[in-house]
Amino acid sequence: MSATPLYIREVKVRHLRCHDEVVWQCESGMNLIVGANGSGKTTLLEAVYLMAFGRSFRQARDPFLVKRDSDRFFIHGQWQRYGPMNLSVAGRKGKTTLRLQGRDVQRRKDVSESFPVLVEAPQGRKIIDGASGERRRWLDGLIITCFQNIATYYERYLRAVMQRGRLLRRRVSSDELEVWEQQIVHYGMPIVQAREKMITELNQLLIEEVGLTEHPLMISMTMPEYNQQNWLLRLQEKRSEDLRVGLRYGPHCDVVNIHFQQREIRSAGSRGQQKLAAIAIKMAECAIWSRYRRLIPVLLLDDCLEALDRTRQQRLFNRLQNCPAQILMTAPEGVEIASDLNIRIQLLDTQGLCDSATGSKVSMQEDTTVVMEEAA
Ligand SMILES: Nc1ncnc2c1ncn2[C@@H]1O[C@H](COP(=O)(O)OP(=O)(O)OP(=O)(O)O)[C@@H](O)[C@H]1O
Repeated sequence: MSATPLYIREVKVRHLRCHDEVVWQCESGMNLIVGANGSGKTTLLEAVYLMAFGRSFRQARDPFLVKRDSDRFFIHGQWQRYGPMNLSVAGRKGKTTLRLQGRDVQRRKDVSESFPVLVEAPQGRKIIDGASGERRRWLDGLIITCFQNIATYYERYLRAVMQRGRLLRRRVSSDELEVWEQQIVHYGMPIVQAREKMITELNQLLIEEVGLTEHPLMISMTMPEYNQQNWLLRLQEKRSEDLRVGLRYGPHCDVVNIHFQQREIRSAGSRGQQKLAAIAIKMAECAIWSRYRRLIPVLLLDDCLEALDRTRQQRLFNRLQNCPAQILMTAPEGVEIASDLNIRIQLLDTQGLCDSATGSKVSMQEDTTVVMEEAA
């Protein structure tokens, strides 16, 4: 069974950051917004992300989303997911409310899993330049999305780790501790196995991205060789050490690295290499979503040409052209885009968006405001 591409037909934004009212109509393939610094390009990608996650990718609780001197913002999107779907977001004072098909969303996870959106943005590139815990969280997010039961195992594993810590402090009997130590191993083992499987698959996909990155990227996990018996033994033998310093052994401590030419890309990669690596990882992630969830996510690439020379810009566009996902991206004014590329380019200025090919503008209809406010 082939995967279905998710895409957005239209985004309407009102009172979000610098925007008064903007309507953005998108194609199912590549879409590029070009504009001056500070014109609000990233904000439009942020609007798409807000619909899927209810929060920004720049900062989890952003107090500046509402336009200065306004009291709330609205976003309304027409999506295509098997059939047409409407998603809207209203926000005020750091709080957001999501609505799907006009109904309040109770569990945000349901929306982010049904409307997958992957973002690569200079403000939020934690996979490459963040701490190890960021990469671990990213990897675990992916295994939770793809493999059944992992979320439950994760929850139970962490509960067992905490409970053992509490009991160690209360100096309870060895038997009591052993119950929780067995649980740690029981729930920890499938997490380790799922991570190993996911890393193998991601690395195979990253080899296919070598045309983009020049040298293959490699994701690796620095961890002990887990084995049920040794793990349990280790937990039993190191109780007093764990009581002093906490449990520093297990999937919650393992380190995820991304290597490029045998070195860690976060310290050894150039800015351009890091940019391409981050996009290649999004491509691999996209393929994993198609494989396991049969849905092709929408890709948001902010400042997509950042730090890339002309050859690499061309290489990136050639790669994106062959990607089955809808791609929404931004670039600053002055970029030159080859005319043979099948890409919808829209220029953003204080008057809103204007199609670069036809020069036509799209403005918000009177009734839209009402619909958006009602949706919110
Ligand atoms: N709450 C707010 N009210 C009004 N304006 C805001 C608010 N928050 C941010 N801004 C302004 O909105 C704009 C947001 O810009 P955004 O980051 O979307 O621009 P951009 O076109 O992506 O810029 P760049 O090319 O520099 O990355 C900036 O000019 C910023 O100063």
